[in-house]
Amino acid sequence: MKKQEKIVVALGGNALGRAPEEQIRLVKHTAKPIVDLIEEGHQVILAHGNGPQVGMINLAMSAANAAAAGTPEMPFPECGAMSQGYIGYHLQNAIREEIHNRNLKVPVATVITQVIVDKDDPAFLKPIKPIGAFYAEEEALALMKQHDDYQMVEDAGRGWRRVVASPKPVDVAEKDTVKILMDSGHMVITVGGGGIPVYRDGNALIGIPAVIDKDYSAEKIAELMDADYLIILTTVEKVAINFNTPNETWLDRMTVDEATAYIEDGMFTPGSMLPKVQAAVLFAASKTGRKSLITSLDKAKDGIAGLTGTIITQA
Ligand SMILES: Nc1ncnc2c1ncn2[C@@H]1O[C@H](COP(=O)(O)OP(=O)(O)O)[C@@H](O)[C@H]1O
Ligand SMILES: NC(=O)OP(=O)(O)O
Repeated sequence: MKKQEKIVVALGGNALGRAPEEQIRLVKHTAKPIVDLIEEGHQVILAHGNGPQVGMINLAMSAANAAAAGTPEMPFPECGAMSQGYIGYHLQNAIREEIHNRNLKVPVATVITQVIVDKDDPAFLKPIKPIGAFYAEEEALALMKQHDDYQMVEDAGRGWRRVVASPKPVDVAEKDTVKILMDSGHMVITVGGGGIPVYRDGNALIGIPAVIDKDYSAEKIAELMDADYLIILTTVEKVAINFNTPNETWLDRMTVDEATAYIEDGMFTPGSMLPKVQAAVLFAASKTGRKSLITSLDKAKDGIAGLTGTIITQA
């Protein structure tokens, strides 16, 4: 029998979609590789992104739109919490249904999760995390005029997007809850959208406007739960060096040292592949025996079986 492992899976945007009906349809597909792992007896923790969703929620409840609708403006931490509830609701339902379809008995729970950040993190001075929809340049310029607090940039040839601050996760406030649920046999959905960014003020946790990268928060919860395996599911089957150039080479594996050298050589795009490789390296380097895998949602089953994807190990 295969060794049963503690696995943290991080889901990218393609696992979720952009509108409620699309999300309900896509998460049915997303649930399958997750439940494959549960069926094999692994303990699974699920993290997910929220870039498009948190942007959508925040825009709908922005100062300008809220004033027109006569509703209150919604601060970013609250928008993050709403995105965790909205995405967790759909994921939890789809996974529950797939578990029932296979006659398994594993309860599923979504934990509204706060992630502690350093309020002096220099990331607050330089917004880099793309969120929300993609816009044409003229639309982006019009949005920046309408919303004083908007900064927008061109995102890797795909259109213009709003950028917000993205501090690094320091700790997970609900880690004990996640552990108790996991140890009692639950499949837990946590650190959704990287977690709601908060800082400590005495005994209080205070929300702070930002969006944490879910790849870093998935890595953080994986370390805190003493996981064996971090699996980052995205749109590409493998990681490439010299991506999108004539010398493009898709990698089956990287050691921590090799990946670190590629990072230093600027091989991975910030805001897309770079955080994934950095998270994968951090986890693989954190303890002997830990490994990370980056592959696509569609190839998840083969990747987990060791047939594809890019695996990152200590040596
Ligand atoms: N070196 C690279 N190797 C593979 N893909 C890369 C690389 N650099 C950038 N990418 C791009 O990164 C994308 C995945 O990042 P992103 O779309 O932000 O992921 P997700 O939303 O799944 O978290 C891929 O679809 C690919 O276009
Ligand atoms: N919070 C976050 O990392 O979201 P995306 O994965 O959608 O960018």
